[in-house]
Amino acid sequence: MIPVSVVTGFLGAGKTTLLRRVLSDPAWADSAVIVNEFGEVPLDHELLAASEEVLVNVSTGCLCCVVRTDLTATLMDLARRRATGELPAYARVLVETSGLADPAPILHALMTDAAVAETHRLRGVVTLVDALHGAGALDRHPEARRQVLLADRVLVTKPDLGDAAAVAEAVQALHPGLPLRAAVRGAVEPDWLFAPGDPAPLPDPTARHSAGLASIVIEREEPIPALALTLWMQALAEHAGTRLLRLKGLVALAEDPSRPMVVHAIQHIVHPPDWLEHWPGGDRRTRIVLIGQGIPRHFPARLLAAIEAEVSAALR
Ligand SMILES: Nc1nc2c(ncn2[C@@H]2O[C@H](COP(=O)(O)OP(=O)(O)OP(=O)(O)O)[C@@H](O)[C@H]2O)c(=O)[nH]1
Repeated sequence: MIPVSVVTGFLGAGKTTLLRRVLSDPAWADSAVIVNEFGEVPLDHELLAASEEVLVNVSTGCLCCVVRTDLTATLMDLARRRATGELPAYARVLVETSGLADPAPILHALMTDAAVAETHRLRGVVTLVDALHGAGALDRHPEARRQVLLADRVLVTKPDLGDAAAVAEAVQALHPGLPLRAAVRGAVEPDWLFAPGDPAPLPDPTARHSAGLASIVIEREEPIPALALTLWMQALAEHAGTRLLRLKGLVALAEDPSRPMVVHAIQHIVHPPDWLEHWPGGDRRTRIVLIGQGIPRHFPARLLAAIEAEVSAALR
């Protein structure tokens, strides 16, 4: 039986950061990871793949909507290739859900699909709640509440940025007695995170997204000047406010297009950028995904074009 753990948490809660950390631990490097993202351009698997020689499989589209075929088919395909020796004998599967996923249909599929149930065992659900935005997400988004209700364990992330104790209290109010820890950038023992849990059977496998959410993708060949990128992210975050649920991307900067800059924003907070050593998968285009509520589809790209024009005029 192959153990499967589900890692969930609202948009930008720190799931990829946690998984990168877990996979960098030699005792956990033999994990197969299935990443799911809401958006047309998968970025998380690029970030994970760039950091580690791990097995990453992506199901695009929202896992909770297509889960019965997608997740179960992916799990079984991996298991078949593991059995034939085509893949290394990974010790477990970690499933990173989309930030907007209601975990119920995912767990339901894992527990009810006959082939999966014969070969896999659900270990538990780890839910990440962000100390900075978590309380707001729990207030506003039913998906975030479901993620806590269905959790076996909660990890409060970003305690360096927000009030971890207040978020822990909000979580406990929703789901009393839930084991909970706080950690910066996933610095927590994987043994605690992925200890066996006991997920209750789930009566309601139907998932619903909050209305009006859309993902907007920006893809570009031309590198972007650092100044234009900074001004654009600030303008977007300030203008869109809480309507900008998430922005993340790999960016080719005009100043150094040889390696990608990783950008993140969650609502109006723009995280400090990070760099990857090299472009994952050979694709050197800038790819940015935004998930917004009621942000006009063309607005982000037009704003970027306008700011770039201003910047290049100013530098001329
Ligand atoms: N300061 C601080 N930043 C963090 C911490 N954990 C994650 N981050 C940052 O938060 C941003 C989002 O982290 P991710 O790991 O991409 O979050 P995610 O949950 O995978 O995001 P989605 O896949 O979009 O839902 C990145 O800029 C991280 O570097 C933390 O504990 N402290």
